[in-house]
Amino acid sequence: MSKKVLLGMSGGVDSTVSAMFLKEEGYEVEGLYMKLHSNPGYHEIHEARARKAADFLGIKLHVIDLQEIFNEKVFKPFVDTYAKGKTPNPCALCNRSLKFGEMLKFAYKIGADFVATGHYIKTDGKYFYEADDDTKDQSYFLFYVNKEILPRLLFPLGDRKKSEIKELAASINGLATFASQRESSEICFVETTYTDLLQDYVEVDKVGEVLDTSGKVVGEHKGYMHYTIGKRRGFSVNGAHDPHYVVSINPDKNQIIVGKKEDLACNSVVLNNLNLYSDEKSFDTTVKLRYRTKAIPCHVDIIDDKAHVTLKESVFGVAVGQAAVFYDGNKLLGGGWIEDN
Ligand SMILES: Nc1ncnc2c1ncn2[C@@H]1O[C@H](COP(=O)(O)OP(=O)(O)OP(=O)(O)O)[C@@H](O)[C@H]1O
Repeated sequence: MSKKVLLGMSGGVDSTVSAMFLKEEGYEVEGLYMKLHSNPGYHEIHEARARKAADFLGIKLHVIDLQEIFNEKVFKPFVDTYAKGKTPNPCALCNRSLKFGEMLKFAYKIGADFVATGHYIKTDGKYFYEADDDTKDQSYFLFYVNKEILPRLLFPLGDRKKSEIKELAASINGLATFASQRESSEICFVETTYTDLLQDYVEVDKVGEVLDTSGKVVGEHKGYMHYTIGKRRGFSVNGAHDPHYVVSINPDKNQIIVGKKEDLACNSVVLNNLNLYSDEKSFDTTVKLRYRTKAIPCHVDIIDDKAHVTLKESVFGVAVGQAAVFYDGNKLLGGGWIEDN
């Protein structure tokens, strides 16, 4: 009897082609469209696309409304983190709680053995690995997924190239429109800018003081939530000729502190809320402190549920609240969340 898999279908080209591959491999495939955020008009369009794909491929499509859980687990923390002057990572939270949390629960309900998505990542059931297409690799955003569930996950695109997926869809009558659709935005619920979205929940545009690293007021900014660590535009520094960067943010006083590039240099970070795939407590590895940055060699000591990471090269502009993810070559060892120094 063929194995049953529940595939997350977003109506995009990646999950649509994933469905095709899974069917070709002999799986019995059912699709799931999850209503996650509550942006007006979004689900009508995307659910219709998922349905069109499912109909074309002859797959049953389930639809579930997870807006309340999404709001609690992803959206509220997103707003709160910016309000605290930190930089959130909503996709990592969504992957843990929704895409590989709620979706797995739904898979059990319908008797599916596996959950699949169109993410560009690989797994051997024990660890995650970077995708072969390094321009699309999404492993950074999956570092927070529970390790117990890895044996149940399938990623049909992990060893493919995005260009190949688009070409394939374009060559199939009935799927060509999926190949030419606009790519989804980096964060699915942010349609324009994150500050536009935050406006409805918190006071974003509240002019405040810019301080230098000695505490002197040197200029003005648009409201601290407009800035992340390392940003060098959008605020004034009286009489400055060389570039200034945001070095830290004080949300209580609505102040940003700016300095020279060297003031951004960081040689160690502490991580909380760890999610590790290996049991080692003291090890040398590499770490990514942001998406699409190079992995930096480091030493890690796990002490009392925190990771103390000593970087072997200085990093300029480490944002509190972001994910730090450990990689041994292309194998993901897990990671944690960067806390205040
Ligand atoms: N609303 C949703 N419902 C069900 N599954 C989803 C949903 N959003 C994303 N997914 C799953 O997560 C995968 C990765 O999502 P992401 O938003 O990063 O994708 P993408 O590269 O735009 O993929 P796609 O082309 O399939 O939309 C998708 O391929 C799909 O399998």
